[in-house]
Amino acid sequence: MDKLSVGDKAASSRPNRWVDPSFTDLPGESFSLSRRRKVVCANAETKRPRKRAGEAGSSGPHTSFLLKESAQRDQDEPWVDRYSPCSQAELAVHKKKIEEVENWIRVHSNTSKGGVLLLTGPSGCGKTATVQVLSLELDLRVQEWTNPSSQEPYSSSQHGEEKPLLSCQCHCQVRIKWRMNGLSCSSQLSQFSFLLRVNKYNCLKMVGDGGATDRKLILVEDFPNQFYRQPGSLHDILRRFVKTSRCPLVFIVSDSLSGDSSSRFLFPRDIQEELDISSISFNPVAPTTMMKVLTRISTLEAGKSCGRMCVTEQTVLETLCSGSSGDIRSAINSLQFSSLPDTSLEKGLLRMKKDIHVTSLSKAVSRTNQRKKKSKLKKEQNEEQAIGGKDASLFLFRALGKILHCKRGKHEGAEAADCAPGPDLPSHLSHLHREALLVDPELVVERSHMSGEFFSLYLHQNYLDFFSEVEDVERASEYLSDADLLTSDWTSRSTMALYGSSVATRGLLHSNSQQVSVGFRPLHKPNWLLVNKKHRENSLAAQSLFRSFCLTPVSLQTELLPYLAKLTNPLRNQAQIAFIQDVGQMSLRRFPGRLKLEALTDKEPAQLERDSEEEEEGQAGVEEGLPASQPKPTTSQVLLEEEELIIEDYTSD
Ligand SMILES: Nc1ncnc2c1ncn2[C@@H]1O[C@H](COP(=O)(O)OP(=O)(O)OP(=O)(O)O)[C@@H](O)[C@H]1O
Repeated sequence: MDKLSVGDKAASSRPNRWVDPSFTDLPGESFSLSRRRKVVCANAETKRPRKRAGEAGSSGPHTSFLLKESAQRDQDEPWVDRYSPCSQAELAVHKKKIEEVENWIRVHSNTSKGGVLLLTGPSGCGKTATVQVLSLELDLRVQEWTNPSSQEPYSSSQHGEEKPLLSCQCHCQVRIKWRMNGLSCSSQLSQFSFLLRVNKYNCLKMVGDGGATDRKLILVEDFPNQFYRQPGSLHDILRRFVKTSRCPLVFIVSDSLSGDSSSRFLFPRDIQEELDISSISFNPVAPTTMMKVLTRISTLEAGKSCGRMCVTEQTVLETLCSGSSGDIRSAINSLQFSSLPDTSLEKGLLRMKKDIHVTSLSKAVSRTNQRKKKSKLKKEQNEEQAIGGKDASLFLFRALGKILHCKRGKHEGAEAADCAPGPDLPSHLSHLHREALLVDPELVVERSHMSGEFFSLYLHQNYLDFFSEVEDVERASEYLSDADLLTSDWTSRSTMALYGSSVATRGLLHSNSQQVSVGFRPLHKPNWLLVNKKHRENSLAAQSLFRSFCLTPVSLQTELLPYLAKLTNPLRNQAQIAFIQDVGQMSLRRFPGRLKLEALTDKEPAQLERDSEEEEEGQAGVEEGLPASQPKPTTSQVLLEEEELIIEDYTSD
């Protein structure tokens, strides 16, 4: 069979598969007209009254079957797709952000020279939806890269045999042929260099395209794995792209709260500057906007269900909203699940609704009872969030702010455990009375994705700016010391770490007796990290420069080098002399003030912890190969162990 003619047939049946891309030398699945553009169009259709099924029903023989099938499809359709926004007004994104993106796209699609835009922000905050909607409104064709699955090409090249051509799936034949022509062996990376070919061709005009535009926008959300190993290969492609580009290129990189910040890794600041990459950062969807979207969807669905489903209660919507941490996709999905009949989730929700009801009825009951009910409600809500909610991680900056700003007051969710009620405290302890905490310190530490010890280190570095009374500072520093002491013994460290971080966070919160608003304060990374890094570098250098002494790095730096620094004899080489001058003597002149501190940015994840853990491991390796869990010898131990310090070994030229 003539494969080209097969391809033609395929084109007529599935035009988007292979005709729309400007370059036909790529597998259809890697580079496609954006899925979501199709969803937007489908959505537009669903918004029109769905008459067809009904009309067909009156004439066709399989009426009831078709009706059932379409009803089932309707029911199964994810609400995020059904209610995907079609216009700017429908987007749950801040107007200013939409404007920023729109301006950028306008500028870069109207010039012959394209440009590169990087969109960052938490997952599900509407970055992709914004690009889709704006492209639709600005009449741009979105061409989106999706990673080809590695399995298919791999299996075909592995077996080394041509798969039989399937006559019923014409478009597959074309793809198989491509693979046999050698593309099967090409890596995701080489396929990704489509970026460089995309400028060469215009889109083919198809019948039924409705005069679709030639202007296009390239969207990349999926990155070939290779780029995470070698970001340099992405940068090389981009360097070549910006030289020849004719259309705008948009990268979408979602922030990860668990520590790996892909955007900083894939697009470091120097590359952004070199290639003139614009960057726009999205925020999580605001709760009020989210509530509007959820209410609208719930009302529409209730209307469509002809009484089978009722509008979800406001309190339940609020819970879903707060549990989604600004992720609209997660919130809408949770709403859909919660509306499913006969699910355990619904039972959970019903139970919660009942509890909320009970709580609202019990408002007239005594104050103590009320407090109990409130804490019960909070517990229930937390349970609920555990079912439908999103992992509510916090960026380190925000987590630290929650402790340092020390918010207290009367609030439904305020934690009662921390503060004894004022009247119950005897008069001599009245100064220890505090309003209820608005945060749960242990939960904050947990959600920071950082160990308690490191979290305390950050608190230690930054707490001074948030205190106004010196007595408070004294008490806070005592608590920090106590926390340190709790984790000083390595045998019990893993158990005591939680207690240590509780003492540090609660101690700081309680010590800060003057609850004054300090406004914005920049936060800094702990000095300890720099010092630790320097210490590690010095240890490695000392070991390699003075290898012949066979001493541990600690003894080298604290005993031998200070001694050698006192000797006037010329040393063997310049590197040794320079190192001894640097490490072997303490200079008061060299460090007149505090070391320059590194600022902590608002979206910085707990990345540094990993760095320093690696450093610690490295350090442990340096120190006599002890594993990190083992206690390291102190200077005095080393002195005891190595009484015979043989300086005589040293000979000068
Ligand atoms: N009013 C709305 N505004 C934005 N998105 C909406 C709205 N209503 C429904 N949605 C749906 O919510 C989802 C938002 O996800 P989107 O892909 O835009 O997020 P994202 O920020 O790109 O995150 P990710 O990188 O995880 O995909 C889309 O599926 C969109 O159709």
